[in-house]
Amino acid sequence: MSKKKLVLVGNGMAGVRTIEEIIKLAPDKYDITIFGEEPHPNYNRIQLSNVLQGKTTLQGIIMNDWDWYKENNINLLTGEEVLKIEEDKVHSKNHTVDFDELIIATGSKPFILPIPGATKEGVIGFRTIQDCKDMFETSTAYKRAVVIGGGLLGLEAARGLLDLGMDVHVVHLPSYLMEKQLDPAASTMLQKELEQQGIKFLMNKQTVEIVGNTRVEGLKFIDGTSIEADLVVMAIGIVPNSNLAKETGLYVNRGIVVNDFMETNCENIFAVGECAEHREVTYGLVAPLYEQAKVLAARITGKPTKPYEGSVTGTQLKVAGIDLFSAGEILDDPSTKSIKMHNEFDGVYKKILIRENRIVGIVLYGDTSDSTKLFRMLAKKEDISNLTSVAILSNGDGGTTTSDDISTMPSDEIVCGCTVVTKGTIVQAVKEQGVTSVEEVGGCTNAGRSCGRCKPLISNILSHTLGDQFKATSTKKSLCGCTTNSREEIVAEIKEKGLTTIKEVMYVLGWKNEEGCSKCRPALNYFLGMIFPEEYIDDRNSRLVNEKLHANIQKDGTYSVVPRMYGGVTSAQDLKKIAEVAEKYNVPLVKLTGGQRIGLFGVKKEDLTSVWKDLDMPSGYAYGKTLRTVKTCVGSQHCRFGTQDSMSLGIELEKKFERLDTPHKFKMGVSACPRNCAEAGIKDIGFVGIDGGWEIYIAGNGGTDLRAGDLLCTVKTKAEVMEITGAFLQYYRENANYLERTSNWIERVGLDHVRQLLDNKEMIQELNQRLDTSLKRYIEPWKEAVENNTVKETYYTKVQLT
Ligand SMILES: Cc1cc2nc3c(=O)[nH]c(=O)nc-3n(C[C@H](O)[C@H](O)[C@H](O)COP(=O)(O)OP(=O)(O)OC[C@H]3O[C@@H](n4cnc5c(N)ncnc54)[C@H](O)[C@@H]3O)c2cc1C
Ligand SMILES: NC(=O)c1ccc[n+]([C@@H]2O[C@H](COP(=O)([O-])OP(=O)(O)OC[C@H]3O[C@@H](n4cnc5c(N)ncnc54)[C@H](O)[C@@H]3O)[C@@H](O)[C@H]2O)c1
Ligand code: SF4
Ligand code: FES
Repeated sequence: MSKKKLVLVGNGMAGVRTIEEIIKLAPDKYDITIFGEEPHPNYNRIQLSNVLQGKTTLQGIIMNDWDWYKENNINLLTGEEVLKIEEDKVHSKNHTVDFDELIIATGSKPFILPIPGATKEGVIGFRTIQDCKDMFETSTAYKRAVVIGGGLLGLEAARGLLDLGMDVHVVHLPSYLMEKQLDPAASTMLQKELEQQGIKFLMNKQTVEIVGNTRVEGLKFIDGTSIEADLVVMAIGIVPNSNLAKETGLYVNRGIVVNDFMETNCENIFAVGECAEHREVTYGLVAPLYEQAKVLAARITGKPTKPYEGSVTGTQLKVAGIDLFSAGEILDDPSTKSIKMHNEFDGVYKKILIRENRIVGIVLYGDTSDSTKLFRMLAKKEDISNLTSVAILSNGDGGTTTSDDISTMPSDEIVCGCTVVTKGTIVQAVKEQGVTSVEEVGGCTNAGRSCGRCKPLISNILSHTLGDQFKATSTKKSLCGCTTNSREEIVAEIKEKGLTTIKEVMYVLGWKNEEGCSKCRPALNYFLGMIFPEEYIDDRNSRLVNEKLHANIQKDGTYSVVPRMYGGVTSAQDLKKIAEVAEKYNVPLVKLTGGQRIGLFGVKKEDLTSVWKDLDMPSGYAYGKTLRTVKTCVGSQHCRFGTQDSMSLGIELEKKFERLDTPHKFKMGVSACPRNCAEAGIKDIGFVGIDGGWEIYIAGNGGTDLRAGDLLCTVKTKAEVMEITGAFLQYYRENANYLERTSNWIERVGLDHVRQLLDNKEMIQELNQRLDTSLKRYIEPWKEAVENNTVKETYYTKVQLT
């Protein structure tokens, strides 16, 4: 039987994906011809932003190379725009091809403002490899770039142009960026970060004319202002490419109208991708287009398929140093309730919109580690009435997916949003096709081959499924968007090359953003201090804001002051001092904290140094990534059950290890008997007195990542407790990711590994020696602020919180 003739118009992402699916389902059914207007094989359009930002090359974004077409006997006609479709033929300038079935997948065009001057040289869209090449070329001869449109495309283009060395302005019509994806709070954080990276913004600006002779020289705005420009990139949305279909007599509204099986009103013509309009919606992201491709392939090959019923989409911005995710509804309304978390200092904002116990909108900025889980809840309309807000939102600690998360993840949960691949499909590929790396998973299932956001999660699934067989090499996690280097690589380079300052690390390791971002600067400052404790001078301005000020800012802009109370023990004298200070400075709230101390809440910034002076007590570091408190029970001195002296051990521990920088906050607890009144089992390290010694528990957590500590070992003496604590602290300092709590870290490195290591006397000694050297570098910060006028001036008089 002779094969049927299938023609595809549009050699882009949706069309070629449909052909791939058709070949999988019915390899011999068709003679296939593909017309492509562009002169390239199918490439990953999504990655054009990464090409512009120097993260990959044009060659690296080809998805189906020339050989693929040959191997599949596809007649590929590139550089050929289809100009006309007749009943059973398509015509381009040089070719006419017959068809039995025709797929139109012509994508979209950039929307170009219909204003005077819009056709001048130097005015372009951002859609194709050619646009990318134009931007590269322009940047070698010109300096001033203006991007019109502060949406996803405009901001990715702006960042790319900045990377090409241009001076970049973004002109945006509404009052805040990405208004379709973000609410004002998240948008403000985004704008601030992009401004720090060097992009300038002109908001509320409507362009009315592009001026210049043959080439663009500037823009004029409706308010009478103007700006000079050598290059203008229009990124103000897209228009479905449906003219050809319209001329053919197909039913076209905004896009080519299709039913749930991607059929047009003409029996043997189908449409898929951005050019298609399904249930009055046209899409501009790849995930729904791939869903459409699957349904169409099944329909054409006569295989059973569910109808395509539309898609819920989620987006993120591909800009170095920015972590955001958005899906569903964005703005609150009277029918929604929301859970919000806004931590301006760590640059994290999360908003979950809920209607009738179901998530209907997600906006995450600064920490998107929960995006997959939340997106699943949204897409599946899961009833969340049984969940607490804590369970819905994690704590913004940079959240890693643990082995437990993977094992409880449902098999049908979508892992790769771009390609709609589930956990079940990946596990199946591992088990049935023997894949062992993220790249191989991509080859087999396509997961991870578009934006790449899902690669860490794929890596975790592989690691969970394969254990030691997993080839983790291709999935290293970069420290932040400013660099492709992982934490391990950076630490190794600092040691090997003897890099001594943050600037030097960024320069030598080729940071994409020379100022760094709010993620990498504090991390680098920490690494350098940890590696070179004797030489490195702390860069206070690179610290997270609360640490920079040695005080925790409160909701209303005032501060809290929490003095140290070693082991939770105080005295009448200290209590008197605290009472006097509270009265003198009209402190509105005096409260016992969860860590057995007294906090003064609501202190004005200008009073901070005087309050510290009058208190004359050490800082309790209630704001720091360091040892917070050592909680103790009263123990054998007073309690009839006590077998050990918990208070004196707690005081000794706190006195020895206070002020030490750690990857994240670190808490200790000491109970004098297994009744465990000091909750030692949910501390980073906890001690429980038993007859003749102490049990040592590690990696407990009483916060959002609730976790019971693991028994590390049992020791006999206080000296051994101090030694093991020092070794554990130093090993955690040297090996955990920055902002990784011990509870997450131990899940990652494994309890057995740490147990084995701390069973080695020599190792314990070496770790303690390095720790002791580090401990020498710290001074009492409140005392310094009181005594050093420069510090006082810089941080407590003039400083602006930005
Ligand atoms: C810079 C950039 C970044 C993006 N980032 C993301 C992202 O992070 N995530 C995401 O999900 N989506 C992203 N997108 C959108 C995504 O790339 C598109 O949704 C997707 O490419 C659309 O696929 P398509 O096949 O419908 O259209 P296209 O990929 O545009 O393919 C259509 C093809 O048809 C050709 N064609 C048109 N008319 C004719 C004709 N008459 N004859 C012959 N050929 C013709 C065109 O030349 C084109 O090659 C991004 C887009 C851009 C431009
Ligand atoms: N990371 C991603 O997922 C990604 C990246 C790039 C592109 N894309 C897709 O590509 C398509 C095009 O993206 P886009 O950003 O151009 O479209 P968009 O419609 O998402 O955003 C356009 C932006 O331009 C603004 N705007 C409109 N008219 C303006 C004017 N006259 N002056 C100034 N600003 C104006 C709008 O307010 C809007 O914020 C979209 O479908 C998008 O989803 C996605
Ligand atoms: S832990 Fe034991 S010793 Fe300590 S207070 Fe409680 S019961 Fe008493
Ligand atoms: S989520 Fe984009 S490639 Fe997987």
